[in-house]
Amino acid sequence: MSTTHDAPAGSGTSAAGDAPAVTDDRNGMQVHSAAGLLREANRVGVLDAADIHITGRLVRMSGDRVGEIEQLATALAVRAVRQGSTCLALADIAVPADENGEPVLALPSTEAMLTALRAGPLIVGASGGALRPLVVMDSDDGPLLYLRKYFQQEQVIRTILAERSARRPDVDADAVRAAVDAAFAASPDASPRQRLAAAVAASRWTSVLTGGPGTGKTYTVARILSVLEQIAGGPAHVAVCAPTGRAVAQLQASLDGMRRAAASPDTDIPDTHTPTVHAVTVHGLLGWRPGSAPRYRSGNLLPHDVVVVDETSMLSITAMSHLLEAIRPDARLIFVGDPHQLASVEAGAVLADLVERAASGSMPGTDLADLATAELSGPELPRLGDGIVALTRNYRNRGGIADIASAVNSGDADAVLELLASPEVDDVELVEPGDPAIARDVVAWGRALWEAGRTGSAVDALDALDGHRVLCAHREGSWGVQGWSRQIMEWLSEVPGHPPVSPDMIRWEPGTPILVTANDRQNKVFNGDCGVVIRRLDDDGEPSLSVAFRRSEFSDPVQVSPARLAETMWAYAMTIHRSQGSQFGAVTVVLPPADSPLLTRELLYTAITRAKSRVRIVGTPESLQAAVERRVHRASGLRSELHPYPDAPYER
Ligand SMILES: Nc1ncnc2c1ncn2[C@@H]1O[C@H](COP(=O)(O)OP(=O)(O)OP(=O)(O)O)[C@@H](O)[C@H]1O
Repeated sequence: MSTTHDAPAGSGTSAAGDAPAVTDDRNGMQVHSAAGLLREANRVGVLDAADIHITGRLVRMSGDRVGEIEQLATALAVRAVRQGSTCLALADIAVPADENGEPVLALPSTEAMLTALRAGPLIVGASGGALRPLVVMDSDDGPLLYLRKYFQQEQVIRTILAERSARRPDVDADAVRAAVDAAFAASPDASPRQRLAAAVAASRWTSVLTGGPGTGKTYTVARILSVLEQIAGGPAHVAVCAPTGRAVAQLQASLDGMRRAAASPDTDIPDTHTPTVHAVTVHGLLGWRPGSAPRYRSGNLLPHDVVVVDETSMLSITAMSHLLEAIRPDARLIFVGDPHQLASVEAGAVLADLVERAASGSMPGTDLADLATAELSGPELPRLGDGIVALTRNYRNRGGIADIASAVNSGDADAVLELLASPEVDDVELVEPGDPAIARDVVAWGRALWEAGRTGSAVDALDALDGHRVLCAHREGSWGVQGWSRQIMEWLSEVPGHPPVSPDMIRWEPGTPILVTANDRQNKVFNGDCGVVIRRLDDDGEPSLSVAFRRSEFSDPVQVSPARLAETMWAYAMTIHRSQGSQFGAVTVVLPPADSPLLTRELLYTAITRAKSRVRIVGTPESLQAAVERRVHRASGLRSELHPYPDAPYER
């Protein structure tokens, strides 16, 4: 007899936290007190209520007269931060187009805005006081307008990274080489780039290890830690952290699992090179609670010799600046992540900025020359001088997925379409929404889930769950999670013998896929975790239900009673944002229409690379092309040199 429960909390509602930084500029709010340009920008949906209210506060605090153009630029700078940028590029302000393709708002020219700002009280200070909440700087991308807080955070990042890269750890090149050889002795399949990354991390205070899913980043981190221990002549004090609780749990499980797998009697060579580490969140490491300053900061530095930051692409500029301030200048800092993925939901895309910024020009140095030149092509060599190594060999999937992901990254829509049409690519396809194969595969997935859930094997049920996932760009609407979940439930309800499922009357049943929507430390499940309901016998031999969650490919599943899970929703489909950090056997990616502002290269790349073996893209060639060609645009001053304007000082 199956036990039934109430529907999971939050089912059928949109979950907080999976919205990207760029969602809906309008926020549906008209501010009637706004006047002139601000009012018009609000009316046509360029500014939302919060942009106008924050601008109003800054203007009132200045106590001086602030001109209309200056106010508009300020509100656009507030909007830019809301959309994930750290500043407003005055020469590149995006304004939506009307149905005739004309911009809905005529903006003043860049020059007019710059002139107004440079003469105005928000930058040069008011007559009654020195409060200057804005900063304007010249850059390769033209003038950049900052809210002072974000400028200061960028300055912290710029200054500390420059100081750290101006010095090198005092290590002997031969000792590094010997340590790298020892760390990879049991890794006959190690790519030269993995070895190079380990050597670079040992020879620089800051290094950046990038690569797509399955390129062996975590594997390499384990070996880097071993190299550092060897050259230090003893255990180093290591901190391993990640921006979210879920990323921490996955990283921990992955490192523990690698250790256990390598230590198993089935393997020939025991692994002595995966140190035992306890991963924490960046907030936890810094002792940083919401609304207060971090406990560890300049003046009270973290004690660690080595700090590894995983999933750095999800790190906001604020978190990055706090982290850098807290790290000893003589501690090694290793950033790990995939810069092509969707960035933090807050302001900043720091990993992408670090990778994309102009190379400092410093060459790798003779110590690494032989390791480097065998592998890297011209433009990558100077990047190596900045400690950046990209892993390119995929240990999880090969073939079309990796090729198409790479064509997406290079923005080559024609190449993507050509690859899709090529008979050699049989693991990625583009289909129309009505293609019968979609329902066939989703039903096969739901059936496998249901059958495995009833047998009570957590591993089988999780294998079934991870076998396929439908991913959408939007949460709501017929193209979104809501519409597709409803559709999938309808399909499953028609399967003979399958319990009826619908968003209106759904029950906990074996095989039901569950998405956790908030961190739950007590049960060790995190926002974004997916689990599946399974039938099992409780301690008294009575049948009951539990929800099984997988931590990693190596570790035992976690099981939690449904009654103890508070914040969940159904996982028949999920947003691409939420799927970040997970991989599934096959993935069905639902593209919204070509004009959806969510449809971007980063979104498509993230979705495609969630698949280990097969990707079906549901959409049209036009929507695919739009996705490849539209980049998430996050303005930042970290990618180029900044120069102050002589009449617009930025120091307080
Ligand atoms: N040199 C290697 N030799 C053998 N196996 C390897 C090697 N490098 C990586 N692997 C294996 O490849 C798989 C993927 O590696 P890993 O988890 O380190 O990738 P990743 O880049 O961290 O992926 P993700 O970003 O998805 O976490 C793991 O099973 C790992 O053990």
